Amino acid sequence: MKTLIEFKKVTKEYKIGEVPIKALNGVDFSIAEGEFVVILGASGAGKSTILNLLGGMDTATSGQVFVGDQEITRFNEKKLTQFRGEKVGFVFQFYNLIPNLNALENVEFATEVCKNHLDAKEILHKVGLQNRLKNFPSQLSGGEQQRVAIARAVAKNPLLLLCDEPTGALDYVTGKSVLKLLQDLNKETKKCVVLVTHNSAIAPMADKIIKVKSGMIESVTINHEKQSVEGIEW
Ligand SMILES: Nc1ncnc2c1ncn2[C@@H]1O[C@H](COP(=O)(O)OP(=O)(O)OP(=O)(O)O)[C@@H](O)[C@H]1O
Repeated sequence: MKTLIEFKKVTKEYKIGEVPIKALNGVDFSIAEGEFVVILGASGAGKSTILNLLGGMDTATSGQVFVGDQEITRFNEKKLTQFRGEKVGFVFQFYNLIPNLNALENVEFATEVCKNHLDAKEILHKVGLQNRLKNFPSQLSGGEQQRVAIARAVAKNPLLLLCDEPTGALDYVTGKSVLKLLQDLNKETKKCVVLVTHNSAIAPMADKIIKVKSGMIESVTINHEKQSVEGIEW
């Protein structure tokens, strides 16, 4: 399979006052097109930093990040903004929906800047919210809000879908159904999904598991016996 993402010797340093914090310390890995990847690690390991660099929300201190045929570490502000807007779909722990827009408007608002976006209503149908189009976030459960957030990310028709602890605020059953939705979308659309979590129990649902420890890659495992979320218990 063709490589979609490559990190080469990536470092990220944050400076708080005089003390530098090395959030990433020489990170190398690659991800192929269509892969479902789980990034695992303890709190503070550097998982979100990897996701933020990959999504163009932050910039590396050194090293190279390639997405598709482009080196995004060479992008200026303007190109990074364009990349974030068009190429990356984000799903966060706390949904981050716009409170005064209904479900349909939340999705449409995000797709406005995307040239090749998909139909907002169709995607909301796909995530099971066809009867909730006119509901505002406050009128939806956590699981439903996360489905809107996933629809919003997918409707952009991005190159990749980045999910940072997408089930962190959900109960077990709802979280599981959100993971199943992500797994189904990955299978159906062949879009690459990169999911950050501290929950190692969900690793069997991935094609590839990247373990991060103290800003470094501890291991990269190809999972030859990928499981459906329904078959995983934790
Ligand atoms: N903007 C920032 N400014 C300063 N330090 C930061 C910043 N973002 C992250 N860090 C530090 O970098 C390290 C890695 O953080 P990161 O958020 O990537 O970890 P994580 O594995 O995602 O953790 P968690 O699971 O708790 O979210 C931590 O020590 C963190 O405090």
